[in-house]
Amino acid sequence: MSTAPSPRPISIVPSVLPADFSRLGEECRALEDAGVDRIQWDVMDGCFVPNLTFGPDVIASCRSHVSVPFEAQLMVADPDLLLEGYVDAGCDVVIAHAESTIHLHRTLTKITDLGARAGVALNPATPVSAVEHVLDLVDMVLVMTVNPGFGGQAYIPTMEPKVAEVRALLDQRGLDVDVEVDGGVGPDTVAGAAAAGANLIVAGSALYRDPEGLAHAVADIRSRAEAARDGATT
Ligand SMILES: O=C(CO)[C@@H](O)[C@H](O)COP(=O)(O)O
Ligand SMILES: [Fe+2]
Repeated sequence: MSTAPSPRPISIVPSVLPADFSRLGEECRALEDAGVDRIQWDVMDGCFVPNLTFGPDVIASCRSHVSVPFEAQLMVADPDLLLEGYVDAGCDVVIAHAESTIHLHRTLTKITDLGARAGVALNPATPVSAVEHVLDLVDMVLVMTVNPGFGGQAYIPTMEPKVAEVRALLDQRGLDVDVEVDGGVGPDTVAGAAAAGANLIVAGSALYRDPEGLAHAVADIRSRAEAARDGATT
């Protein structure tokens, strides 16, 4: 008798974009106390996306405040120049956008050579075929559910078939790789993403706007994701 594979754990990954930037260390601690599994730094360069955010020094200054892993989502035009800085800043996972580098395989290999785990991100317009050749190099595939650049945008539900396509391809190849969704994810949208196969759930504004606070928001989104995942697999 064969046993069903155990369900992939759901991780809640806050984006700190809605946090108070004048006290980021304390904001990271509040997220850790609220039960998040890791923290995402949305790194934007004003070129790949029309917004500008965190340099490595800002992230490094927060590293000692918490012990949860940090991931850096590099929304930058030339990620190779910056990889070392973000790994040295304490980012355990570094995510490169497939659209940002013409040598994606080389970029991801550099991340792992530097000692970090690699992730690859897909903009809404980018097909899954763009990352098929690098799936064996990464720990996670990030399916963007908004066009990157800003927090607080509306979730794009037509990304759910893409999440399912990535999950199916990984399973077909027997790869132990997580699937992350990011953008407009909250209590009302997480079920669709989790049912499609996402298990790393990035949430920014949905966490901060919960009137019952961060811990409630984290638990609520987690339980909705787990219910949808379990409903999809039974
Ligand atoms: O990467 C991005 C945007 O580019 C995201 O991380 C968002 O910043 C998440 O924020 P919400 O959509 O959850 O507010
Ligand atoms: Fe993000």
